[in-house]
Amino acid sequence: MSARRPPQWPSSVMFITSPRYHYSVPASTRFYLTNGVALPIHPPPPDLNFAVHPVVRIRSISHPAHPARGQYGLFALKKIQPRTHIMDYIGEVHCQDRPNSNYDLSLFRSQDGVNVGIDASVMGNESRFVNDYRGIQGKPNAEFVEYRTAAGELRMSIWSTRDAIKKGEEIVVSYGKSWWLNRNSADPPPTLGGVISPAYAGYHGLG
Ligand SMILES: C[S@@+](CC[C@H](N)C(=O)[O-])C[C@H]1O[C@@H](n2cnc3c(N)ncnc32)[C@H](O)[C@@H]1O
Repeated sequence: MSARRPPQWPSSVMFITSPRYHYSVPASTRFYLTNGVALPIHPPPPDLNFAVHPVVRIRSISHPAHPARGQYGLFALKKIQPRTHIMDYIGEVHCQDRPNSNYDLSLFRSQDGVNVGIDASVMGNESRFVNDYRGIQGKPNAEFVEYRTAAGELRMSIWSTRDAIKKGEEIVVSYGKSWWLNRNSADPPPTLGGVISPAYAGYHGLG
């Protein structure tokens, strides 16, 4: 079998389907995160032969009124039922400050102050392309949900909300106001109130 990457996957980013643990994660934290399950250490072996996700696609965004135009987003290839587990947010699990990453999500904060993040800037899956709803839709149609896999590994997943996601619709979550307020990036923050540009309202990226 030949190696398969999702369509539009950037060549500079490693495509992975399970988390990689950075050396900055202390052994005790890692034990908590994995429930004692033995997992690969960083740097990981190359991953080959992945299946392309059956329900989501990465699309480039060209609509002039989209706040992330010129970038990519995650879109529903087919209708997604309400309250459905779409995929896990996969990346490098770490305990560092990474204020310059646009792909770093908080996974866990321990009582003794250890912050664990999932950073998909250099490795990840399609979920790294999920945009924040602000300026795109009136509310998120998906949300982050923490859970443990059957093997006991703590993960962050993306679920549809109580409404179905239409075929062709962009899948958008809320990063949270603090994500936008704490960023060092030069990117302009979207309207934190979630106002959609009238020029973009009603547009669905695959149309
Ligand atoms: C996790 S990435 C999402 C995928 C990104 N659009 C891409 O093509 O790689 C987060 C970045 O996407 C952009 N972004 C996400 N949601 C946005 C929004 N509602 N308005 C403007 N930019 C957004 C910002 O540049 C942000 O730093």
